[in-house]
Amino acid sequence: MLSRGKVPASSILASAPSDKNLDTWRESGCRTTHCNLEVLQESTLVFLATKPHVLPGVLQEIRPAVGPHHIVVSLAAGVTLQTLQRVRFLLLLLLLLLLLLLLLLLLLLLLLLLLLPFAPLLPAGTKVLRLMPNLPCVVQAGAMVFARGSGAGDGEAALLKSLLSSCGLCEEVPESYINIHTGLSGSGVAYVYLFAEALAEGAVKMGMPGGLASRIAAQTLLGAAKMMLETGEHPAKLRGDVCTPGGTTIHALHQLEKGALRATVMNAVEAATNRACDVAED
Ligand SMILES: NC(=O)C1=CN([C@@H]2O[C@H](COP(=O)(O)OP(=O)(O)OC[C@H]3O[C@@H](n4cnc5c(N)ncnc54)[C@H](O)[C@@H]3O)[C@@H](O)[C@H]2O)C=CC1
Ligand SMILES: O=C(O)[C@@H]1CCC=N1
Repeated sequence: MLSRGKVPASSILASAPSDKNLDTWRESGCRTTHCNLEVLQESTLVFLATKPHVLPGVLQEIRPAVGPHHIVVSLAAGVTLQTLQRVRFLLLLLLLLLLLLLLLLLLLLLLLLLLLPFAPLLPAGTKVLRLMPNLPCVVQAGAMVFARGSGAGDGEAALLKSLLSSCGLCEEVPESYINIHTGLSGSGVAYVYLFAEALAEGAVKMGMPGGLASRIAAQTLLGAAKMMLETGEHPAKLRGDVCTPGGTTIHALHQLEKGALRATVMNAVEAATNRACDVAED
């Protein structure tokens, strides 16, 4: 967003507990702080980009400062809009204990418990959106999807899409697709790097220098991806176009099929998607 000039650096305030991760922001001309509340006081659009297990604590911390003018965007893998808008399980357990101790107030607390699942971790009505980016956002070639919470409207969705389109492809999707996107693309980038590494190592094994092999592997992935996007063809069709009968490619593809590449990659997407579903429970 900064490199595309969508947002001036001076309007960005980044917060983290230590200086370690703030240097990059300072070098880009952004302001930094160690106080999350200060970000809420100074900004209307707030990105929450902590690890998922850190997020509930951050939400508790900023909750008092969140107002109707804020747009809160969570990037945390697996953390659902429902979780963002609900009290923590621990709090629920404490209230259950209280319930046992205060038998006399049984009726009153029962009523409270009935209401609690709907009590938000963020203030009710907060404009909250859930975003799943991927690493190539840093080179403006990301693939992002987002879903809006009940308080966010067309204006907030349009703002987010407009800002993030400078970082790559950005689509609004039903929330149920977000964990799938994590398995396909958020984590998927790592599978592609693994494949690129294997391609290059194959070439090194056959005698090509490593640096050249890596560059050619990367350009091969880039070109293949570009053709898929620009032609709109199914990858199976493009793969067929490369295969000469009795030629080199079909011999190589036979080896990949013997190694169950497709089933293995499908299993990887499934494993990451399932993990995204579980991560919020940790
Ligand atoms: N790395 C990736 O490719 C992707 C990551 N994500 C999600 O983005 C989030 C961040 O992931 P990474 O950037 O990889 O992690 P990271 O560890 O590089 O960044 C986390 C940041 O949170 C900050 N932080 C920690 N505690 C904090 C607190 N109490 N208050 C404010 N800031 C705090 C840290 O200083 C750090 O800058 C995760 O939830 C992850 O699921 C989503 C898609 C892709
Ligand atoms: O591995 C993770 O949990 C994060 C989410 C997607 C990419 N990295």
